[in-house]
Amino acid sequence: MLLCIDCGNTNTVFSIWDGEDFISTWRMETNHKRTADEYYVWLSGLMRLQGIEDGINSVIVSSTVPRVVFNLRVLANRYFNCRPLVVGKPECRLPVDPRVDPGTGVGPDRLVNTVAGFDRHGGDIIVVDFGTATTFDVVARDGAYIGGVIAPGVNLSLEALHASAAALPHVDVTMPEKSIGTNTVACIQSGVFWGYIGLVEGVVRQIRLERDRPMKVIATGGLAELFSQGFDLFDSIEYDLTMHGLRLLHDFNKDFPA
Ligand SMILES: Nc1ncnc2c1ncn2[C@@H]1O[C@H](COP(=O)(O)OP(=O)(O)O)[C@@H](O)[C@H]1O
Ligand SMILES: CC(C)(COP(=O)(O)O)[C@@H](O)C(=O)NCCC(=O)O
Ligand SMILES: [K+]
Repeated sequence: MLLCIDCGNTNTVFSIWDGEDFISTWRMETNHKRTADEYYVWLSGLMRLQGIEDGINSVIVSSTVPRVVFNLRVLANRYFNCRPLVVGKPECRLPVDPRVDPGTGVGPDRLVNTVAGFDRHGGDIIVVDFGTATTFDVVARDGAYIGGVIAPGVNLSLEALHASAAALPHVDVTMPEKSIGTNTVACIQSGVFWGYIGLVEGVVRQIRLERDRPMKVIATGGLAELFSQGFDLFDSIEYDLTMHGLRLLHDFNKDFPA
């Protein structure tokens, strides 16, 4: 069985696959100080609950936080007796090389989203991932990642307002009833919600103009749902996109010698 690990700046998601069959997924807060032993205590308890005692013999990792990779490597070596495949490292091949400026270190999560989006929808798509940052990944007709957009994430924007403006409280993101807020909380919610709707619409419009062709928009990340209610922003929402991409990349790399 395969263990896929997607480490974002906020959360780390684990999922287990038996061939092409999805078995289970679990999520923990990202913390670069967590040791391999701590990961395993947590993971083995959840695996046991799921009736998985052993059988993991491959691990693939995508991490936007470089510092956690060391302990995830130790986890794979010590407890699953394998060398993990790490997205973004030379030993992890991609079906098509990214076409970006030389020396650019593309976020591995974005490369994985690109692979998954291309597998499900073909090329000429934009993948929007609502994570710590909101990323737009543009996929060319041949499946290559050709660049995109990085914007501050929704919760990050809310936290920044609270952190930098003495009189602004912490507010949770939600769709406000009206655009004109009549109290501070409603004003902040409106700014972030409608601001984000405008951001997504504007960025997608601009990318389509630049590419001069129709492009489907695929959304992923926990907050995708919030921005889809009643709006025509996305052609599809796929919460499992990154995990699907990790499994595909693992299978793709099986065909190459280590
Ligand atoms: N369903 C949801 N509702 C509200 N907030 C969410 C939901 N899912 C994720 N979040 C929040 O969105 C932000 C990004 O989460 P996540 O997608 O896990 O980011 P990353 O991949 O960067 O670690 C976090 O602040 C998280 O708490
Ligand atoms: C843009 C990101 C911070 C998004 O990370 P996330 O929100 O998933 O934690 C990450 O993909 C990253 O660090 N990228 C490196 C620069 C780039 O992709 O061009
Ligand atoms: K992510």
